[in-house]
Amino acid sequence: MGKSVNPDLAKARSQATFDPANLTNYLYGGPEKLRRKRYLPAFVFKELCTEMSLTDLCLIFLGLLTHVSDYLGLTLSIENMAAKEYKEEGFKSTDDMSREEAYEESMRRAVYTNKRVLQLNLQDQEEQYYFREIFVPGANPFALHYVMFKDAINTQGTEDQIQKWLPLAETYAVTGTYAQTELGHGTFLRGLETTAEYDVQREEFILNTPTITSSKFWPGALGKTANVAILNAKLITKGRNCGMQSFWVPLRHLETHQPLPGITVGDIGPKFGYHTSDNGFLQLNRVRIPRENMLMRYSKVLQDGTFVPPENDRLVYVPMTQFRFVVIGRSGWTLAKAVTVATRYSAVRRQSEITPGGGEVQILDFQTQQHKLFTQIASAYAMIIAAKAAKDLYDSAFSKMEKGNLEDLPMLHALTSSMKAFNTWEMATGVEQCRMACGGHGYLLASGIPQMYTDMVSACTYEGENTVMCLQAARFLNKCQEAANKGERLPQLTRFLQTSRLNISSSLDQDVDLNDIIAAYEFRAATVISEANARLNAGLAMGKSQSEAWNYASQLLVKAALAFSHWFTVRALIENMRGAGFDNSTETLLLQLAKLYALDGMLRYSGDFRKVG
Ligand SMILES: CCCCCCCCCC/C=C\CCC/C=C/C(=O)SCCNC(=O)CCNC(=O)[C@H](O)C(C)(C)COP(=O)(O)OP(=O)(O)OC[C@H]1O[C@@H](n2cnc3c(N)ncnc32)[C@H](O)[C@@H]1OP(=O)(O)O
Ligand SMILES: Cc1cc2nc3c(=O)[nH]c(=O)nc-3n(C[C@H](O)[C@H](O)[C@H](O)COP(=O)(O)OP(=O)(O)OC[C@H]3O[C@@H](n4cnc5c(N)ncnc54)[C@H](O)[C@@H]3O)c2cc1C
Repeated sequence: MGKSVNPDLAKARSQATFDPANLTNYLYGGPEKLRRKRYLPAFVFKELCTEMSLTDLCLIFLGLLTHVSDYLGLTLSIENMAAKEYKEEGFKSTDDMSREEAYEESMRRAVYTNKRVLQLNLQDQEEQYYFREIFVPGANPFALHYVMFKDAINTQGTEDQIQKWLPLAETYAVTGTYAQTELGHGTFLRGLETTAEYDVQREEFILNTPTITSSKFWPGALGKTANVAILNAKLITKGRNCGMQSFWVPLRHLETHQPLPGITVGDIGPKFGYHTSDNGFLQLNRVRIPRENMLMRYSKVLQDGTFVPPENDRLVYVPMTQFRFVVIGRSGWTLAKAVTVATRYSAVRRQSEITPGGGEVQILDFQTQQHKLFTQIASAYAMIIAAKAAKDLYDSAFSKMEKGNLEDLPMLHALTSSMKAFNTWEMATGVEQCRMACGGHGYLLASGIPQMYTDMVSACTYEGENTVMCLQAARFLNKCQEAANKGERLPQLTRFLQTSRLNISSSLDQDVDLNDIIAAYEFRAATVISEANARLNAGLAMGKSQSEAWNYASQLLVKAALAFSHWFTVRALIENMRGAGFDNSTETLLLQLAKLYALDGMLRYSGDFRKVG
């Protein structure tokens, strides 16, 4: 039975000047991926929330026959599906639950989806994400397990360690977390206090959190869910501090789930959001693990305690860089969800008159409402498309790194750091704008937008606090500026520092040329980066030390990183919209959207653009 669509919404949709299917296919990577994305959740949702009649089963089976190559296993698994436990209970909203109840409900659903993902043999990460997102809409207690725990094994473990540990993670024989942050330190990794002292007699590491500030604090799943951690600690061997290394540390008994000897672990308490994620604390009281439990892909400790350093001590940071890409990509989709809710609402909400006596209008007819929403639609597209462009750069650099060529690592770190900060800040601002655009109903949890905000705004903090990430990117940009000042060759991504000129052909009474828009953003980024570099050098000229001069210039350095990200985003959006092979009507619309995004950005940062002429 088809759902009846609100006539205002149906009318708005009927006025589209383009075929939405073209866009949807583009965003999801093509019709096949889109079909899978739509099919999987819908199919399992159906198995979950309605009594499965014999007719249903036959229809599903017949429907599946057209895709028998993909779904035969799925069909046959219907009988033994794990959904039975849901038919009685169905879905319960967690909005009215206590934190404990909400965690348990999310855990119930997450365990269910874990089983189904294995039963359906869903290998594709994206498909797993779609599947889980439908059933565990808030923070998933297994989030760290799915992402950073497995990524750390894959990127920091030796082949033997991967062979040994990854199957345990894939089959949920263990449930993991990524424990790095401590009560006393989250940003300054060189300040981490947890130690891993090598005992050469017993060929073991002794893990210890010697002070209250060294307690691991914040890691997701640490509170209740995880029974193993990839834990980062200061390696001490032969009396020498060898820096932060990663270790496989059992936390809880695999049968009883009780903390193991020497382990004190628990939940850190209520948070601003992410209520169904059990972020926890961990104290280690001289806990022993075998030498083989250090992840030794890049650095090693030999039996006699000799430390073999990595070719590059930054490789231990790779799991964070990888996860920053996840955050960069999901930021755009989070904003896309919020602005979809707000735009649909604005099509059906009638409030106030434009023409006295003309009757209440759809609030989407107010220009102010269009400005609030269309700029956010444009921003969502910009972030999603820029994330794809950044990922392409990442994939080519990562494949070189896997062959030992690390030349792109600094650029990769700068790109992920600045884009993670830029996208999450833009997402946070945009989601809040969408919430407010819905008036009182946007303040209802039932709108879905408040939880999007309170959950996802944490991405401005975790995985590298945004200001700190901008400063990290600024290190790279400043080095490039110094090289540009000396006429040296620059990495491809920053060559604009040497070439950017402001030769804008557009005049105000013309329709702005897209190449001029890219040139304006490029010139603005080059100018802000150069200004930050000049302020740093002015600090040095005043007799400040390098670190004092860095602090003296840091506000401009943050701006430089954000201007760089903004340029990268505008360029990616325009170049991808022009080159995506859309039909004329769709391309015209998308380029209009790109202009809206870019011109809105110029208005929001008009100080920068006025200053550079
Ligand atoms: C809205 C979208 C979100 C959706 C998400 C969808 C998935 C949802 C499921 C999951 C949900 C939630 C899970 C949350 C999980 C969170 C996990 C965490 O938070 S893990 C902990 C993260 N912690 C950090 O990121 C710490 C940040 N701090 C650092 O990285 C460092 O301390 C740093 C870089 C700030 C400082 O480093 P250091 O003090 O050592 O010194 P320098 O600054 O001098 O740096 C030295 C040198 O190293 C280079 N460097 C640093 N980092 C890296 C790196 N990662 N890669 C490469 N190179 C690196 C740096 O550039 C310096 O080099 P130089 O040549 O001298 O410039
Ligand atoms: C929801 C959530 C989930 C998390 N999950 C995990 C997890 O699973 N595993 C894990 O290990 N960690 C996790 N974290 C911890 C997270 O990584 C840290 O909170 C983050 O790295 C920031 O560190 P901090 O909290 O110590 O803040 P701080 O670094 O103390 O930042 C506080 C302020 O100091 C400023 N500041 C700090 N250093 C500098 C600097 N060098 N220059 C200028 N300003 C500076 C910052 O900009 C910020 O304004 C999580 C955090 C949250 C909120």
